[in-house]
Amino acid sequence: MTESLLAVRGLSKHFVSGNETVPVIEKLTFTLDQGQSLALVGRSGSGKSTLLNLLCGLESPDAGTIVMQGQVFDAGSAATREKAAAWASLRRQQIGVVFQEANLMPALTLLENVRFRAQLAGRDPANSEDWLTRLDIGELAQRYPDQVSGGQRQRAALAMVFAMEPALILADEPTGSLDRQTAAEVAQVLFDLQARYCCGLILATHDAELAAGCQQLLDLGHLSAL
Ligand SMILES: Nc1ncnc2c1ncn2[C@@H]1O[C@H](COP(=O)(O)OP(=O)(O)OP(=O)(O)O)[C@@H](O)[C@H]1O
Repeated sequence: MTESLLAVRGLSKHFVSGNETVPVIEKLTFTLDQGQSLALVGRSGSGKSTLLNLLCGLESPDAGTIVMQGQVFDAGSAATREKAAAWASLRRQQIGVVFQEANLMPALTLLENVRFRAQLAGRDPANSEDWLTRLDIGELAQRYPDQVSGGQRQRAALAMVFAMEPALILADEPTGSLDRQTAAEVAQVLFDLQARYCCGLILATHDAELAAGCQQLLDLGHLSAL
């Protein structure tokens, strides 16, 4: 039986811009089962990045709840030291984040970047080199991020995420900075590994082909909820 990994209930978030209140996410409800993938789509400004930021605790909701592995994150969580610390710990250990531009530390080699992320999540860093090999960049382990291509950096970012053995991966336009062929290759690796290691995946994208690789679709442009 599949278990629910993530449950989002009645989630709302607005921003204030000058005198204007801009509602971005309104009463959003959905669940994601373990091992499932969900594409977040919708026009520019529909709230895809905002939702990812809420899910990893970088933004606080105005209302509603996010529940993952028994931890509840809601409007009051950021203000409560204990709850904020619990969510930060969950994020560090269980939520891997991939952005459009690989967020590697420039002063560390690719291998050191992967090791660092694994250690931060409390995992054994001994497998870090294997992860680079699985991502097809094993021979670049000793290079620094500025000594490899954008596609290779993105593969290293994926190696970092998988080395932390996350329960959930949040990806914001993970192939958006890559040429078409490299984007397709990186997307294939992401989907293959996500399926093999049974992590949840929430992927924000404007790319219909990439979205089609996910099992579910959530269109924030239509404010629909699954
Ligand atoms: N910190 C902030 N302060 C004020 N407004 C914000 C803030 N962050 C986002 N917004 C606004 O919230 C709305 C949603 O932004 P968001 O970045 O989530 O959209 P998106 O769907 O990811 O867009 P894109 O596809 O262009 O990346 C936009 O109108 C944006 O201007």
